[in-house]
Amino acid sequence: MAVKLHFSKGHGTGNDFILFADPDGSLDLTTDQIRVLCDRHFGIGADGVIRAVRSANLDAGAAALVENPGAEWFMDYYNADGSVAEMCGNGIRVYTEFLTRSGLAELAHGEILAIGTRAGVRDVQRSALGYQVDMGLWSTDDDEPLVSAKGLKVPRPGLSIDVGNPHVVVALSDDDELDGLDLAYVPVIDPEPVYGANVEFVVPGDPLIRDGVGHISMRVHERGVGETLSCGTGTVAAALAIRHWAGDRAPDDWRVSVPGGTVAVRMFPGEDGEHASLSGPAELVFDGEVTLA
Ligand SMILES: N[C@@H](CCC[C@H](N)C(=O)O)C(=O)O
Repeated sequence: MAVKLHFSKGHGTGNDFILFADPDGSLDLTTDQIRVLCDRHFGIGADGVIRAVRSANLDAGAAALVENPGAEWFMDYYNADGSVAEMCGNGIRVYTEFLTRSGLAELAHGEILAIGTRAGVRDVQRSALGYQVDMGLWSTDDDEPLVSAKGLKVPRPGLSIDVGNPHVVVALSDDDELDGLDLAYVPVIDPEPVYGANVEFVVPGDPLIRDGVGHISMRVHERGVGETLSCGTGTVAAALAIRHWAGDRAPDDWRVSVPGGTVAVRMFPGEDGEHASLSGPAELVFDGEVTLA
């Protein structure tokens, strides 16, 4: 049966999404429908699709992840190839803008909106850059996989970091090496992660630290998408990796520049361990209606 979908198109530093409201959890899009929506030639075009569903109306599998009953809304996130992702750092800001602009949620300055994701509940608040998200706990893996990519002369070791979803961060020597990458080709990670990974190529700023803030340039190849103009969880992984490599004197405040703009990452102590926050813009650019076969 054909489905008529009212949607909004939005982005956070050029990482773009199609968002739609399904408060009752009655619209279950197929993988093919998501792929068509995200296709930049045959559809609307986006890096991902976000369904706004009330946590109370989630199916049992996803509901098990919403441990905080205060998270009224769940971010049901799909990559452009139709695969699900646990978390999206840019998407959750755009999702918050979508919820508040549509009147589905309220968020005054200084207040917190808890949002359910497959990685657990994330707290979002308004910030000078747009929105700030508490991205929760993170973890690294001691094994260093080797990453090959078109444009790299030799494979490079990467650092595996989980920030709710999986990342491998690879340090390059300078901007020329970063610009020379051809990310139309999928980077190969050896050994291959079971559930795949997003791969961030990073160049430390020169100087790395200015006025107590660390600076990084980054390009990313996203799992389930390809090269994107930005990846919020990826910028958090990049800042954590560079801080790890830089040692004791590295700061907790970072600015990460991606092709679509700049976001801010900060590490801070939480009650259960160190958390990272991500701040950046969220824009809704148009609304529309599409009929899906
Ligand atoms: N663009 C996102 C990450 C989206 C999910 C990712 N492709 C995955 O599969 O983990 C971000 O801003 O974090």
